[in-house]
Amino acid sequence: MQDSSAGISCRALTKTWPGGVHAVAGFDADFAAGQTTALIGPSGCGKSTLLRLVAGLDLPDGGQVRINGLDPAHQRRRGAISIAFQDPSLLPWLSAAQNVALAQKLARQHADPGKVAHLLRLVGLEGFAATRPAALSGGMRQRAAIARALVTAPQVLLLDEPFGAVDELTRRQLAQDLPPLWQAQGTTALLVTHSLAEAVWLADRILVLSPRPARIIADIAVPLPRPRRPGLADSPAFRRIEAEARAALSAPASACP
Ligand SMILES: Nc1ncnc2c1ncn2[C@@H]1O[C@H](COP(=O)(O)OP(=O)(O)OP(=O)(O)O)[C@@H](O)[C@H]1O
Repeated sequence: MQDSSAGISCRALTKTWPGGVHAVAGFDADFAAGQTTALIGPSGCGKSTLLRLVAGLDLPDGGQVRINGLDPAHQRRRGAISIAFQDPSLLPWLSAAQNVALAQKLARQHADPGKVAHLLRLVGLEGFAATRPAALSGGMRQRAAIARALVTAPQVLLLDEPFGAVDELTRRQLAQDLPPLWQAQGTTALLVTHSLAEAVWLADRILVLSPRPARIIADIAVPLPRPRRPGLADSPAFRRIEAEARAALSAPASACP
């Protein structure tokens, strides 16, 4: 496990893709250590771009990201950041278990087959540890990628629509089982989702983003008890937060600063 959790700061972040697409312009936000934040916003508004900048996978044209005061690419290289994107990039010649175990090796952690097996069990891949990615379904590959992201107990966890290809029942199970794991280890998590209910369920805070370029149009606290219990999603408090996020999301783009 990493020694501590890490806060994230984004200052005046700007990213214009080739072709002149302004994905992010002057984005400012701080993410407290150990908190889980959901980013929601219209398709193409720049959410994935933001995650890639926070991960240090792409460089901003202006502004900066700091993770515990340090450069994100440096933090990623030392294994402090884990990422699970929509399109899981598993190594095709390794089994599911070997893909997960490789993350520990790359983060220079001791091999821990018990932890690998535990995570595969948690994501419902117990019987598929020896299976290679080509023989897994899309949803199974996504779950293997989530296990791989969690196995190093990262300081920062970036999830881009992590349950996108996962069936509804499994999705609920994962949403129940996984957050307590990363929250217990103090991980700072940023996740992109298109589901408002999922955002409220998973997060401590929801940032609603404007159409491109991504700007914050609502910053909503989610002060619901943890661990989330079945039935919570039917509670008035849950519904109120979901309605607040929906209203912000459907506000006319002209309301954006
Ligand atoms: N590598 C790239 N090269 C050029 N343009 C890009 C690149 N990545 C993203 N874009 C553009 O930047 C804009 C924002 O894309 P991004 O993927 O960040 O949005 P998003 O909010 O995550 O979308 P979605 O919710 O549909 O996944 C889009 O117009 C997209 O076409």
